[in-house]
Amino acid sequence: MTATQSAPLAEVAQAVNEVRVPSAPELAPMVSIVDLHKHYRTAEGDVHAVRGISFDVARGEFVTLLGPSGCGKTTILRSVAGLETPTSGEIFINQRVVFSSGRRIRLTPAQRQIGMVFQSYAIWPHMSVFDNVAYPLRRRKLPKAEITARTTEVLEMLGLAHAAKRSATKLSGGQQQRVAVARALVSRAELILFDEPLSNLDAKLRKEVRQEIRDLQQRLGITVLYVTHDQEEAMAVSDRILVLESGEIKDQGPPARVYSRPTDVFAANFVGESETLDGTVVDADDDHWLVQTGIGRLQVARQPHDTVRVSETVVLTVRPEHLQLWEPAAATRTQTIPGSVRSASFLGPFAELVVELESGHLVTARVSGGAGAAPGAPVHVRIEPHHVVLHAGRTPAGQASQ
Ligand SMILES: Nc1ncnc2c1ncn2[C@@H]1O[C@H](COP(=O)(O)OP(=O)(O)OP(=O)(O)O)[C@@H](O)[C@H]1O
Repeated sequence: MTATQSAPLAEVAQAVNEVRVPSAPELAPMVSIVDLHKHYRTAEGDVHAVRGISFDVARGEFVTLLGPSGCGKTTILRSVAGLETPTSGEIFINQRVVFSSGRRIRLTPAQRQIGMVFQSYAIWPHMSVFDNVAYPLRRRKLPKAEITARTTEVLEMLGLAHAAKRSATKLSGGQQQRVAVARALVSRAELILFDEPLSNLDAKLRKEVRQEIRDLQQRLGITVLYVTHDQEEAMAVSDRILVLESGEIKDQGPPARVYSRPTDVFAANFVGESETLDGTVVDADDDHWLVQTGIGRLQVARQPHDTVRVSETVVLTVRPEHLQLWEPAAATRTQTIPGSVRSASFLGPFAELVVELESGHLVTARVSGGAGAAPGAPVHVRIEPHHVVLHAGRTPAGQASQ
């Protein structure tokens, strides 16, 4: 007989906690989306809004769908919620199939047990803050004492306890959105979907509320699938970002990786800004590619997974903050391109300088303390090889400097 077999239950529980090996359900993703397609039939024809998308969201992960208007973010989110019927594919929540075109399964939104927070706060104007938050529990006909305890708990969590009796419509926009978040939390759903929840708030409040959402998500260990077109918001709150364009995933990864080494030219331009240059690989050594571009020959640091070869066409992207400006006398010979300042805008923490290179190309550099650079001043632009990101192929017409 082992020690745990004879121990009281509380001790067994403690022992189990101490040697806690995640069980299979804990390792399984909270959300799995497999080859999802959505076609809308409209008077103008077929709109293929979601084009074979697959991804997982791990338990306790904060994943953001980021992309421009019309890229399919809301359609994906509404498909997970059960508010939209995909044309084909499968969706699993908590290892349960909630949608399968092949198996003809479609659970209702209520059966999926997820919380949702939308751009419009969806607050009932005739109810108090307390009643708005308590609503999902009353619908489930829970005992009154439990409803009061759970509602009070989330109101306190979101700093709304003092406003519990107030009419919900008498609150500020930020407070109304907190009521919507409280209502999503009160059901203790393990998964919460957010669709552009901060769009109606001013810039300062947006930052405040997004941080509150992130803090709560981390504290409670909730899984979040979040939709926004705001790249700064996505980077600030997410564990992982999926960059979408025209119904397809163009890049996905932690914010810092997506920003510093985007794997796709669209993502490089949508998440932050980039100078984008078409080029041809003309030489290589162990550490670098040498790429001929319209602005001159640039050295690019090789990365372990590069797939290009000499003579192939490539696209280079560089962040504006990685274009260094040197006075001509101080410029070193390698990797510097002569030009002159065309315009300078002082933007507070940094200045943006548009530089006309000898080739005639205009590039934008972002420099701190660059307010002194006057239009017309000669400069040399230097780009460190490890700051250039190389992508195989060519850009779609009109997106790159030739
Ligand atoms: N009910 C509908 N009927 C027809 N077309 C639709 C419908 N809903 C969405 N679409 C189209 O599907 C595409 C994707 O729309 P969706 O709303 O998912 O994009 P989005 O990225 O969330 O955009 P936004 O940020 O503007 O909300 C768009 O071309 C849109 O016009």
